[in-house]
This record gives sequence, C-alpha cells and structure tokens, in this order.
Amino acid sequence: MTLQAAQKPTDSSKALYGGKGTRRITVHDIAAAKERGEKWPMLTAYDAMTASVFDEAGIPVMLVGDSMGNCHLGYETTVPVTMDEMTLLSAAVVRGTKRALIVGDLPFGSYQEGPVQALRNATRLVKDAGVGAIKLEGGERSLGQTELLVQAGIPVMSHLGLTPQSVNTMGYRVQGRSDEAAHRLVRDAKAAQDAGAFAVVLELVPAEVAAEVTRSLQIPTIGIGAGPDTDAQVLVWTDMAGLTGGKVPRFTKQYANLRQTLGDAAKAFADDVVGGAFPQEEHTFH
Ligand SMILES: Nc1nc(=O)c2c([nH]1)NC[C@@H]1CN(c3ccc(C(=O)N[C@@H](CCC(=O)O)C(=O)O)cc3)CN21
Ligand SMILES: CC(C)C(=O)C(=O)O
Ligand SMILES: [Mg+2]
Repeated sequence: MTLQAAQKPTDSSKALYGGKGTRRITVHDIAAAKERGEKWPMLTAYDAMTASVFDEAGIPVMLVGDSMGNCHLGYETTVPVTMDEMTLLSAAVVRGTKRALIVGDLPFGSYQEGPVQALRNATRLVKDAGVGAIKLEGGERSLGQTELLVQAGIPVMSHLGLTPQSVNTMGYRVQGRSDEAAHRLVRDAKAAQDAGAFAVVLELVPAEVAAEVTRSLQIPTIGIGAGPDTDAQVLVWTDMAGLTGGKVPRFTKQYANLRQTLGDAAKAFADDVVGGAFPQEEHTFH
C-alpha cells in the first residue's frame, strides 16, 4: 500500500464485502480495493443456486473453478474438465448472481497450445457464459496467453504456486520452498502483472513467500494455503462448507458441516417415507 492510500479515509460504502454497491463488480473495483488496502473473500461456485446464496451473502468474487472436476463432476482431479462443462456451469453461476464478479477457470488443454487457443476458449466463456474474467495457470509459461487475452479485452487472473493442472509433473506439494523457487515465484508474479493480469492466485506457498510476492506487486494477490498476508483469500466452497467427502487440504477451514446436515435431512425424509409420516394432509391435494 502506498503512503497516500494508507492516509486516505476509507469509504466503507464502496467496500467489496459489506459495501452498498448493487451493480456487478468489475476488475476496476478490485484495483480500487487494493488501493484502499481492503482484504476480500472469494469462493468457488459451480451452480446457480449455491452462487445465489453466496451473492446474497455479499461474496464479491466467485471462481467457477476447474475444481468442479473433483468437487462437482466426480472426476479424481481437475485434469479431465472440458470447455463444454466449464461453459455450462459458468453460465449457471452467472445466471444465479447479480453482483459478484464471476471468473471462469480455463481448464487443462484449453490454453496450453498457445495464445490463439487461449483467446478462442476465453472468448467462449465471455460470450456464451457471460463471465467477467478468466483465470489460467502459470506465470512466464502463460505470458503470451495473458497478453493476447488482455489485449482482446478479457481480464485475466493468474494462478501460481501449486497449479493442479500440472499434478502429473508437480504432485500436490508446497511450492516455492527453496530460495530459487521463491525467486521464480516472484518473477512469475511480476511477469503476470506486466502481461496485464489484474490479480494473482498463490496456491500452497510458504506465507513468507506469499507476503513477499504481495509486497512486490501492484495488483492483488489471492491466497489459498498461502498464509495471512495476501490481499484476498479463496477457498473451494465445498471444503469451506464441510460438504467435500474424504480428505481436504490442511489449509481449509470448515465453517459448516453440510455433509452431516444434508445426510441427516435425507435420512429424516427416508424414515418418514418408510414409516408413513410423509406426506401428511398439508402436502396432499384432493
Ligand atoms: N476439494 C478441493 N479443494 C481444493 O483446495 C482443491 C481441489 N479440491 N482441487 C483442485 C485443487 C487441488 N488442491 C490441492 C490438492 C491437494 C493438496 C494437498 O494434499 N496438500 C497437502 C500438503 C502437501 C504438502 O505439505 O506439501 C495437505 O495436507 O494439505 C493441496 C491442494 C487445491 N484445489
Ligand atoms: C483453488 C482455486 C484457486 C482453483 O483454481 C479452483 O478451484 O479450481
Ligand atoms: Mg483451478
């Protein structure tokens, strides 16, 4: 934060979270939040109904993550997710929301061939699904893609550190632990910023490294497993709400236990049907 920004009185009515604004949030609002030194939350969403709940709760930015692969579509990883799946679910999330900036994740194989492929697929998410921005993994390795998209008028969110689309070469390990890897991360982040990215996701990197990247950039950093010093925090919504089955990453905090709640509701319904307690007169037409 610049000294000038620090001394500016904060206008809380403009806040991304808790502010009074009702129109759709844009990347300009994200830049303004960084100027004010405001921290903000981001959640993934994969369907219209859940997205509408988060929109009404005031979540300012939602990511239609390719984590839909393992969290919504039943795949093992994010790798199999297709552009058709991403387009369908992104359109649903856009329809379910009025205020949040919706970011569509470019899935594996939809931008690695080069800038032209990236532009074709990002354009599809903007035109057919209505997203306000797209996200892609990689800093220097995705430079050409980022530049062409920004030139075409599509806001780009970069994603560094653990990039799950590279699970087959990287695994799911903390990134940027060595000095060399930490320097590479700072370089990648600056490259993304110079190419025109409006924000950078930092996934599973040491807190100290995420703090250094955050200090080095003018655009906001969004952490997931990256400690407390990033400008924003993102979680996969099913992890945050306690709906994900099985093991969840240690960086997740569970704010509800939807898996238990939904399972209990299903059992209560089943018990009522089997025992004849549902339907009752008020549920019945004559
Ligand atoms: N449900 C879910 N939550 C996520 O956060 C998430 C996904 N799915 N799918 C896409 C990526 C993959 N992510 C992952 C996957 C595994 C680990 C993991 O196993 N992490 C170890 C730490 C490993 C280490 O210490 O190096 C952990 O115990 O958290 C982390 C992030 C994050 N994303
Ligand atoms: C974890 C976030 C950053 C993501 O890329 C996803 O949900 O796909
Ligand atoms: Mg993703």
